[in-house]
Formats: sequence, C-alpha cells, structure tokens
Amino acid sequence: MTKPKVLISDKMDPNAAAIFRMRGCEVDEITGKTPEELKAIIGQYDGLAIRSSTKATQEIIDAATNLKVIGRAGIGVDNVDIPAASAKGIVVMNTPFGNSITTAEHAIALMFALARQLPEADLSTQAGKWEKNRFMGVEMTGKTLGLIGAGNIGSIVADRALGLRMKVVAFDPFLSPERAVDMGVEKVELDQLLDRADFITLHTPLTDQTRNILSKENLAKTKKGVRIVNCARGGLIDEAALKDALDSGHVAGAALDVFVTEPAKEHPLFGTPNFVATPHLGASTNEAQVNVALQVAEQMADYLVNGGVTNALNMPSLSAEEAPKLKPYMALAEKLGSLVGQLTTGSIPRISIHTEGAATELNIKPITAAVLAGFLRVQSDSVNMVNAPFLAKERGMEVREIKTEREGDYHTLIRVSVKTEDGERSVAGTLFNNSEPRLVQLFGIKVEAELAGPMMYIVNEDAPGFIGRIGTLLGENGINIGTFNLGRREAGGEAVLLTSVDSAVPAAVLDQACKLPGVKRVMALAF
Ligand SMILES: NC(=O)c1ccc[n+]([C@@H]2O[C@H](COP(=O)([O-])OP(=O)(O)OC[C@H]3O[C@@H](n4cnc5c(N)ncnc54)[C@H](O)[C@@H]3O)[C@@H](O)[C@H]2O)c1
Ligand SMILES: O=C(O)CC[C@@H](O)C(=O)O
Repeated sequence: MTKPKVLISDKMDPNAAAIFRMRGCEVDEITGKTPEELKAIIGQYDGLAIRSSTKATQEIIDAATNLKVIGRAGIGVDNVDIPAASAKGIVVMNTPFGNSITTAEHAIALMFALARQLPEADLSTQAGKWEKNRFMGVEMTGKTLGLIGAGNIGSIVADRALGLRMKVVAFDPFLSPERAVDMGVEKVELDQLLDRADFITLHTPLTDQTRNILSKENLAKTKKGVRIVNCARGGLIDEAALKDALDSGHVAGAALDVFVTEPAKEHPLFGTPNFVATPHLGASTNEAQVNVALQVAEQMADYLVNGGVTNALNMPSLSAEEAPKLKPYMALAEKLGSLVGQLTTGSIPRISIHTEGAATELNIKPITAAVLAGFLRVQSDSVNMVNAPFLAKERGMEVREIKTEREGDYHTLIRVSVKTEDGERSVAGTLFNNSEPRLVQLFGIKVEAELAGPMMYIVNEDAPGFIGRIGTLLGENGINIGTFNLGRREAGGEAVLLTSVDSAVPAAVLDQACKLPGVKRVMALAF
C-alpha cells in the first residue's frame, strides 16, 4: 500500500513531522512557498498541514487533485476556504484547544501592558530617562472586564481575571445562563458591556455578525478611559475609529495582536501613544506550538491511515476506535442510499435515516453522511461523506434521523426513506455476522440481497414461468447470474427480482426484459 503523503507548508514544531512518519505517512516540510509555487506541487499530497501563513484558497484547492485533509495547527480557519474544500470532499480539521491557555495568557499580558504602560516605560527607562511621574498606571483589582466572546479562550481569560479580583461581564449570544453562572461571569447585552467595562477583551471568531463589533458607534458607547485588547481576529475592531478614539483620549489604551491586514508592517496606529502591538503572537509559546503540532499530526494521520475523524469543521467526528465498528454500518448505509438514489427520480424534499436495535448505539452522523453520499453519488461522482451533507442542504433536502432502540425482526437495522412525488419509499438493510451488509426490505417487500457489483432490478406480476424466462434471456445474451433474490407482496401480487450479474446488462437486453409478460419495470443497478 502506498504511504499517504503530507505537506507541512508553515513553520511547525518538529514533533509534527515525527508523528506523521511514525504513523506511516511520508512528509515534506516546505515552507515559504508563494501561492503559485504551492499550486504547482499540491497535487502530489494527500494531506496539507498549515498554521496561518498558508492560504488554502479555492485556487489551491482546485489544484489539489489528491488532497483528502487540511489540518490547521491552531484554531482560526479563516485561511482555509472551507466551502471549496467541502465541495471537493476534503476534510478540514483544526486543533481547538491546544493554544487556548497560551492565547488567554497573552490577552492578560496585554491588559497588564496597557494598565501599566509597560512597553513605553521600558523604552523610556532604557533610553536613560527615568520618567517615574510619566507612567502612572491603573490597578486591575476591582475593575470590570468586558468579555466579548466567552468560548474556550474567553472562559480562560475570565477565570484568570476573576483570580485578579476583577468583575467579569460577558457578551456572547450563545452563552447559556447556566454556563455564565458556572464561569462566575455576568451575562450582559453588548450595550451594557460597552457602558460598564473598564477593560474590554475580544474572543470571538470573525463572522458577519462580529465584523466591526467595536465599530465607531460602539467605541463611542464605551466608558471614557476604557482599555481594549484584541487577541482574536483583525476586523473585529474598526481600526481607523480606534485610532481616533485613542487620539481623543476617549480610549485610554489599546493592544492589538491581530490586524485587518497581516503581516502589518506599516499601520496608522503604529506610534500612537498608549497603543501596544504584537505580531499575531497569541499562540506563540513553546507549549502551545508543541500541543498544536502533535494534535494536528495525530488527527491527520488518524484520518489518512484509519479513517478516524476528530475536530473536523466539515464532517462529523469519528474516533479511530469507533471507525472499525462503524465501517460495516457505513458500507451498508452507503449501499442503501445508493439503491434509493438509483431507484427514485425527481426532486427529493426529504430523506429519513432510521436506525433500529444495535445500530442506535452508534454515532448516527457518519451513518447519515454515508447514506447521503451513496444517494447523491448517483448524480455526481465527486460526492463523498464530506461534501454530501452540504450538497443535500444545497438541494433543499430535509434530512431526518430517527432512532428506535427496540429490536424488530433484526438485531440491527438501517432504514432509508425518501419522500417522492409518489409518496414515501423506503429500503432497509441489516448486517449479517455484524459485518456483511444485506438488503432486507425493498419498498415494503421482504427480500434478502447483497448489494454488490452490477445488478438487475425487475418489478413484475408474480406468475409461474417468469424466473425461467428471465434466466433464459440472460443466458442467451451471455450474461452469467451471480445471485438471484426474489420477494413479493403476496402470492400473485407485485414481485421484485434483484439479481447480481457478472457483467453489466446492456440496454438492449434491458429492453427485451421489459417486454416479457407481466414485467412492469426493469433497471440496471451498480454498487
Ligand atoms: N491571536 C492568536 O494567535 C489566536 C490564537 C488562538 C485563537 N485565536 C482566535 O481567538 C478567537 C476565539 O477562539 P476560541 O478558541 O475561544 O473560540 P471559541 O469558538 O471557543 O469561542 C468563540 C466564542 O465566540 C462566541 N461568539 C460567536 N459569535 C458571537 C457574537 N456575534 N458575539 C459575541 N460572541 C460571539 C461564541 O459563542 C463562542 O463562545 C478565534 O477567532 C480564534 O481564531 C487567536
Ligand atoms: O498559528 C499561529 O501562530 C496563530 C494561531 C491562531 O491565530 C489560531 O487561530 O489558532
């Protein structure tokens, strides 16, 4: 088996390359490439490991003909075009916790730097000025910290600030009142935070809702003398308005680790009194860089070698331990999805994935993704478990997941139902010996069939002589039958035949089968 090949394209702790090699991957560490240079080589790789310098744009992703996974050693994935990756079936992973403590500590460090004007005091002292009266600071104890964003990093900042005896108020629409109580913070609206905070620190991603959250108008609503820290993302603060607010003295100090345009080598804020800047150093500690390098390499190798999925932003998680147990279920799910996809036409407004018995104990998300991949692959070859849920959404399909814990006729069952113009149609399957996928129900008729290779599907009226006629037809055309699976609603009623054949059935033979007495529908299927 050829080894998966990984490119590390940003400076990363050497532990990452060591882990990839240990886990059976080949690794190239090539940093500092221009987008054009990266585009020229990316086609060779199965995995791309990055920090923030590499931009995985649509163009790079288009050129990445073999890429299966992009791993971000860090949190923010704004340098990855996730929709483009998803559309191409590439898993995007990050390491959401590895650098949170480090970044929270940087935010606290910048608050201290502002409270005591440390960078300016340092410059002045080392210039021999000894300006003791110039650098009057403020105490942090008893002050109110306004936290915008109370996720991983925000909650660590809150914890450290409470340790400093600050009062913490938090604005985060997704923060539950219970979690706020657990964190020891007061959940407030943004206007209340702006009105009350002596220090403000931002810890949200950059989204349409958070862009310019500290706009000119909102900066004007802050308390006079407020000090502001941004260690999250450039673009959360209107930089020009911040400059005006610092110049006017309304804002007493601001510290930015992140900028709208990075690297920020020139900036109108540079040189402004009470302004402190660091070059996106939030995650830059030895500990955090080892953490994220180890995590990203482990996660990517898990995916490339075992199919385990952790911390993916565009696919349900699937641990390396779960993967082998789920594998036969996913194979069954994909086959059932494919069968329904091949047997139904027209738009499908709803697809339901129903698990029964042992299957209900499993993580349903990968099963759903596999059903959707099988269903949609009938329409496009490039569909896989990563992009299928997005495509289903794009096509307006409602996806339902239903569990019935009690066992029916089978100890484990997956049923896939679709809503069509002619009503609800469903197929169901089980696993024989916990590993072999079998179809057991087809549109309400009991059958027992392995869905594999080329097959032929016939709906006919149950009548004597039919099996002989179809056998003769296939035989006369040199088509060897592998398995022959029959089912019927009742004696003399509607019957189905699913037969596996050693070679695909030509259209002319399908036409002849269609003309046999009592035949209602004939189709070639492939799995
Ligand atoms: N400077 C650095 O080097 C560095 C390092 C690590 C992370 N970061 C950045 O820090 C930020 C926070 O990271 P995290 O790990 O805490 O993320 P997180 O996802 O754990 O937390 C983000 C929080 O923001 C909240 N949020 C979302 N929309 C909001 C809105 N409109 N208003 C208020 N709150 C909102 C979310 O509910 C969530 O609680 C991210 O942007 C990340 O990229 C920067
Ligand atoms: O890799 C870095 O140095 C920055 C990481 C940081 O921005 C993140 O979002 O994790």
